Amino acid sequence: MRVTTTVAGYPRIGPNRELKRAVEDHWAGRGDLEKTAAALRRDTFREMNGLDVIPSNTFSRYDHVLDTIVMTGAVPGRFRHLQDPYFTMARGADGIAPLEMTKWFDTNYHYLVPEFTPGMRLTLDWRKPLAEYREARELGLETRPVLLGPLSFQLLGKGGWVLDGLIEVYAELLERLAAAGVTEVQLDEPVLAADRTEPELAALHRVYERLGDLNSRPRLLVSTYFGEIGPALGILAGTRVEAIGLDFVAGPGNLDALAAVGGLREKALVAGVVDGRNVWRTDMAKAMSTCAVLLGLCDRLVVSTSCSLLHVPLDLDLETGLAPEVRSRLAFARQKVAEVIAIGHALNGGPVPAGAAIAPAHPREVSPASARTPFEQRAKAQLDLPPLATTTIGSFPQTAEIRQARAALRAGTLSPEEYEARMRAEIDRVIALQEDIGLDVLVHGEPERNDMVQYFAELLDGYAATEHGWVQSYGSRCVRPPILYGDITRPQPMTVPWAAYAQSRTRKPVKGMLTGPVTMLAWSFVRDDQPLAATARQVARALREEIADLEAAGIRVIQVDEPALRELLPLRDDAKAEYLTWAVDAFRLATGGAADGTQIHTHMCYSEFGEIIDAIADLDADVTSVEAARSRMELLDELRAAGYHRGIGPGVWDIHSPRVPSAEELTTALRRAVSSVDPALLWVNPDCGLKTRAYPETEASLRNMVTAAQRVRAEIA
Ligand SMILES: CN1c2c(nc(N)[nH]c2=O)NC[C@@H]1CNc1ccc(C(=O)N[C@@H](CCC(=O)N[C@@H](CCC(=O)N[C@@H](CCC(=O)O)C(=O)O)C(=O)O)C(=O)O)cc1
Ligand SMILES: N[C@@H](CCS)C(=O)O
Ligand SMILES: [Zn+2]
Repeated sequence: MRVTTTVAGYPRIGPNRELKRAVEDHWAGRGDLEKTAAALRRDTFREMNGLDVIPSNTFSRYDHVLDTIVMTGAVPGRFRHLQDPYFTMARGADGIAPLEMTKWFDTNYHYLVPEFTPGMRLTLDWRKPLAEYREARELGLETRPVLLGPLSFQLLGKGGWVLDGLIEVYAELLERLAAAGVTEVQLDEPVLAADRTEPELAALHRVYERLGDLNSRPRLLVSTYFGEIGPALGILAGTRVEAIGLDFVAGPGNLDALAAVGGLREKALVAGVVDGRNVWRTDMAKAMSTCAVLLGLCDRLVVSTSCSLLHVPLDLDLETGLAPEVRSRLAFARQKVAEVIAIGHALNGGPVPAGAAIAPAHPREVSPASARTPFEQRAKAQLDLPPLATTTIGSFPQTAEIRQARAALRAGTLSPEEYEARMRAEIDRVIALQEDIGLDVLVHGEPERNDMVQYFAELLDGYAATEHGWVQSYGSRCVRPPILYGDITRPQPMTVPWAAYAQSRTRKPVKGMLTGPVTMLAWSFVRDDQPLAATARQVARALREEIADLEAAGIRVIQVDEPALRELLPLRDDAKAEYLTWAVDAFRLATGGAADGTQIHTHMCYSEFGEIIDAIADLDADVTSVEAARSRMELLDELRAAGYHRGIGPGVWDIHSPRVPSAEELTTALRRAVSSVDPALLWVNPDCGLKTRAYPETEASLRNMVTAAQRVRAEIA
């Protein structure tokens, strides 16, 4: 059998974030977005040349789930009067709320949540997949359009069951694509890597029976990733789809599952053996031996990536500053395409590719820590604050001046002294503003941080940072996940000078600001030669040292952010408890050394808290601030039911929108909160940091927030 090669998807943003700039220019009424987008797609097709089958329709102006909303006509009513609702669905407009945004499985990519209504009218708009297929064909390349599968699209949305309508839209699409010459289509069904109910599995069967039975259609590849396929394998194997994609990196058990169904006969197996989620070079010996086993379990083998390469940076060759011993262990998207091709050649009789430089494994164990004294006791030693104490989550707007100063520092045109002076001036401004507004617990505003994870990674040993390793986080926003490659240690304090400076400028308490161990891992590329739990403990130990230094510098309130606590929750139920145990342990190791008198805050956003509510209680923080502006205040009751009776700050203002909430609506929200939380334990804060906001709406909203807190304080006095 001749083995062939492909990848599941590719980055869209371009080597220098061309897409970000073009999209943001387009919003500002400048430039030619379509021209930039077409150039990026052309480059992408060319870069994948060498693979036997190249995917198309992997590009998106904002988000592939949003593209699917347009493609199926599932545009909610409030956008339907718009001529081109695409970016309004993503960002909202005056009086029109945007679609909700949430995490794409356990990644740091965010998608827009489809809103379905029962009986919703769905109509096919097939322009995008067709145009991208034709674009590639003009370059002489025959491609496989990639689509989000109907079941995943349905299950990722909210509001209603429209699957039967969706199936018919996809059926029409497949027929039209076939008529346009498309020979194969990839339908992504990542929801199959999570536990699925019997009715959902029955729906899977219905979808692929119907699509498989179409008279005139391309070959169908149903692709799963981010874990093990479970019982869906038997179902898909029984349909007429021609190929099944399995992830052998995040789902090693897929090998046994495949053997258990007797292998795939008369279907192709698209085997994800090159990690699409992490940046390590592939262990070629391991990949080759996996493929050798797979060759005995299928009639046609296609070597591929475990998932789309959307989640890794584009090109390692752009990096000039990485230490050779780190760099030699890495592969980004371009390099991963080459790895897939090399494995394919080797399986077809070519030379066996050189193995990855294996990481030296020397796990450095860190002992667990003892618990703090009980909350009721330690709270007496903590700051005396008014009921409904007001604060913010940490960052203030990252202005163009701040970003430009940092860019100038990097370029060497601004001295470190001048940079520090500018950041201090910014802290002065932010402290003075907070005093003027009348907030109770102040922050320094985080101006010196390029990102809440990267900033710490750059100061810890064992971490490497990239210069150009951008990965899309949502829409036009990108991050450069740092690379955690070795043992983590803290050579020197990371935040103390900034926090101490801020505290020196005010008599009000200044809250120190750290990023927690789970979030440090979730938003980084992490070594895979030891359990995540062991790596988390190393990060926690470094944070514990930082907390001790902050205390010594006179900081009495310290926030340890864990917005990604929910994100690393395993997709399958049977692995969740073990994860939550080590995640909570790591947080407690980080914070457990704090003195009784130090008030430990934590903050979480981007979370559906349901499954982690007990874990939030177990963190044993003195104050927990959560995103609640959109999910109303139900969370307060849920937390109390989980035994949480410490400080709580339900975010009262949704910072993801520039809209200024009025003092009246904030007052109403706080009245509701005091009806279920002891006012002494209730904190008043926005639902996340303000770094993506601008000053006018920040200041107006904070003033309204403080006014509302004062009103409700007076009412309960
Ligand atoms: C809270 N969120 C975060 C996640 N992951 C993280 N690692 N960090 C997070 O904060 N995941 C969940 C959410 C996702 N949300 C966001 C929100 C905002 C951004 C964002 O704004 N990203 C910025 C880049 C941030 C950064 O790295 N800044 C650097 C470099 C700035 C820059 O581009 N400089 C220019 C020159 C200056 C200029 O002209 O402006 C340049 O280098 O060319 C810094 O401040 O130094 C973005 O622009 O996308 C991401 C995720
Ligand atoms: N302290 C951070 C938390 C974001 S989740 C901030 O305020 O931006
Ligand atoms: Zn947040």
